[in-house]
Amino acid sequence: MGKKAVLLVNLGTPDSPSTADVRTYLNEFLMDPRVIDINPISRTLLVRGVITPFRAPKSAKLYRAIWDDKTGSPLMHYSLLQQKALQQRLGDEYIVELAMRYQNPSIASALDRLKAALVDDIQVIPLFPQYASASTGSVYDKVMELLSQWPTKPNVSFINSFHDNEGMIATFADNALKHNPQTYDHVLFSFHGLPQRQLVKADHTHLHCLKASDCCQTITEANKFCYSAQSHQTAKLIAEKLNIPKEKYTICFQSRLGSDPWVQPYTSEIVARLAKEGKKSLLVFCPAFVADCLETVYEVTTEYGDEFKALGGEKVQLVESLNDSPIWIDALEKMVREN
Ligand SMILES: C=CC1=C(C)c2cc3[nH]c(cc4nc(cc5[nH]c(cc1n2)c(C)c5CCC(=O)O)C(CCC(=O)O)=C4C)c(C)c3C=C
Ligand SMILES: [Fe+2]
Ligand SMILES: [Fe+2]
Repeated sequence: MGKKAVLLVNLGTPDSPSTADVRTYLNEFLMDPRVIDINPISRTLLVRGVITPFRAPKSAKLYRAIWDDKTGSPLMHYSLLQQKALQQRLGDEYIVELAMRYQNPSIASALDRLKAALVDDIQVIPLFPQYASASTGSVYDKVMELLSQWPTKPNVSFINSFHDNEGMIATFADNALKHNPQTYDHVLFSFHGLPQRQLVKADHTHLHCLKASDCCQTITEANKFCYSAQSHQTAKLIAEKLNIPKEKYTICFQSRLGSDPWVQPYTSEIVARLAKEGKKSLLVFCPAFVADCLETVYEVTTEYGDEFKALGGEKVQLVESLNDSPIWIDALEKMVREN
């Protein structure tokens, strides 16, 4: 019998925090038509002519602030730990490969290794709990594009989303317990943002998304692939698990890019509002990320932390991501064995 494989795919990170490597990373990432979903000429002008030249030196500075001398980028460090831990759990029955959608290790190199190992079954797990065309959808595209060149196709399956996965919810709840969640004035569930037009595209009925202010409160046939609706569901499940009452938490979206409207409310505005209301301490979950990364370590702890304190707040505490928590590795193992 041939071997089975699991291909874990996260977003990717620059090879180093140098401006040149950050530029290469941003160009590959933002030229993806699923990320900047506008016509190709406008995308090239916008990304190569405006966003990357201005953003690369600024982002490189941020990456330098989070880069560890020994382990490099946190996203890469925790992704490698996840791969290693899952491989140990699954044993010889499976080969577990790690790839990044952008930069290295590339999906192409991981698939080459699986081809050489003569695998006949590949489970692809895009490491994004909530489905978005710009993340999960893009991983599907890349894997299928590369597999289209294989003379013989293996069995291939994809995990579309795991926004309500019991083990994922339990890991975030467990990580929060270390910080005594009940002692904070307010709790934020801050998800990575997405342009609003990408949410609307995921509504096959064209009747639901953003037509009412509460369109994301429950998952229906119309919004089952909606990143925002899935994010609301994840947050509700974590809050329920920790008995955090509705009035004590807010769901919000960070990391906006450009001037188009993104999914709201924006985390920066909520942080400012809570400080003005006199809240002193915030506990922040970032449940769109399976591994701590620039967006959690820097954006939440440093940027929102500084913003909150400048307006009178005292403490912003990040709940660490899933990283290599044994409960999360249990959940990944279960996902693979039950798929
Ligand atoms: C959670 C899944 C993600 C979605 C959906 C997503 C969409 C998305 N992102 C950008 C622009 C940027 N994102 C950046 C960093 C970044 N994004 C994700 C995940 C999702 N992005 C992660 C895990 C990271 C961190 C990577 C790391 O190395 O730690 C960046 C780069 C950093 C910076 O310059 O600020 C940009 C740019 C867009 C435009 C988008 C959807 C349209
Ligand atoms: Fe992003
Ligand atoms: Fe919605």
